[in-house]
Amino acid sequence: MDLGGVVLLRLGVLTPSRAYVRRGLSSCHRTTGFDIKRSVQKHYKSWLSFDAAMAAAVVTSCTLHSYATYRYGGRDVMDSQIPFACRNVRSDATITENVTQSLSREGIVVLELDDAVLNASELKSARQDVTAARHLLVTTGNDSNVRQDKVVRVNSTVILDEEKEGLTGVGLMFCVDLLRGVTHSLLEHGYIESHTHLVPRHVQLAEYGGDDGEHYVSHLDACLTSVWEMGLQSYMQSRDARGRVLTCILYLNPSDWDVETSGGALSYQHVGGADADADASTWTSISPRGGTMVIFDSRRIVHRVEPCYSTRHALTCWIMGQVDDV
Ligand SMILES: O=C(O)CCC(=O)C(=O)O
Ligand SMILES: [Fe+2]
Repeated sequence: MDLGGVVLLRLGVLTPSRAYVRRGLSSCHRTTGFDIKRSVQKHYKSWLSFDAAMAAAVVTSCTLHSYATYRYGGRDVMDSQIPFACRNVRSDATITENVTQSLSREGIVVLELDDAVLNASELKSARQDVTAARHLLVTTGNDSNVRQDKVVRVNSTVILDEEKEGLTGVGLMFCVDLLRGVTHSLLEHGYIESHTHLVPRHVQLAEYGGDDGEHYVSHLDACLTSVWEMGLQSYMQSRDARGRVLTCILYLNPSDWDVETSGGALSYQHVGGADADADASTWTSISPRGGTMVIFDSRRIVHRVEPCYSTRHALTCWIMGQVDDV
C-alpha cells in the first residue's frame, strides 16, 4: 500500500469518514492486489454490519502494512509466500549441498549449462514467450544514466504491467516457478546467512536492447542506507529493496552468448572491494548465456551489467528476509 493509502485509512479510523476509508481501501487494493473489504465482507457478511466490516478491514490493513514495513520494508511482502509453498522439483534437483555451501562461503554461486538448470527445449520455449511479451516492457523509474533496461513484472500465471495484462506461456511460467523454488532448496541444505524468508509472487523480466551499449552501473540490490541518510521520500521509495537478502537471476539469452561480441557480462565484487573506477581485474565477470543461473547475497555483492551490444534478457527474483547483524 502506498503512503497516501495508509494516511487515508488512518484518517478514516480517526474521523471516521467512509470517503477516507473507501479511498484508502481502494489504494490498498491497487497497490497490493488484496481486496480487504471484499474478503472481510465475504467471510463475515451474515453478522457484520458495513461499518463493523469497514473498521475491521481498516485495522487489519493498517496492522498488515505496519508489520510489513517494519519487518521487510517492502510492498512485495503483501503478495509473497513462504519458501515451502514455492518448492519446485527442478530447483531441488539443481540446488545441491555444494551449491548452497559455495553461496554461503562466497556470497555468490553460478550454475551453468552443465548444471542443467534448463534444457535446450525449455530455454527455447521460454525465449519464445519472452519474445511474445516484449510489448509489455517499460522503462524503469530509475535515472536513465544508471540503467537503460526495460522491465515487466511477471508471475507464474500473468504478466503485469500497471495497465496491460496478458497470459504468460508455459515456458516462462516454468522459469518463474524454478526461480521461486530456489529459497526452499537452499533452506533444505541448511542455508543460514539469512532467515524468515518470503518469496514474492512476481519476478522481473528485463531487456537490455543491445543497440546502444545499454548497461546498469554498479550497485547493491539491497538498500542498506538509513532514513537519516537518504531522507523520508527516498526511504519510502526504496522500500522494496530494503528487505532483499538474495538475488536469483536466470538468463534467457542464446546459450552461445559471446561476451566478446555482445558484451552484457554481469561483473561483480564483494562489498568493500575496490570501487568502480579501480582496475577491472578486481571484478569477476559472468557471461549471461541462456540457462545460466546466478544466485547471490543482495547485501554483499556489488555488481553491474556491462554495455550490451545484443538484446539481452534476464529473469530476476529477489528474496526478502531477515539478517542478524553482528
Ligand atoms: O541482469 C543482470 O545480470 C543483473 C541486473 C541487475 O543487476 C538488476 O536488475 O538489479
Ligand atoms: Fe542488481
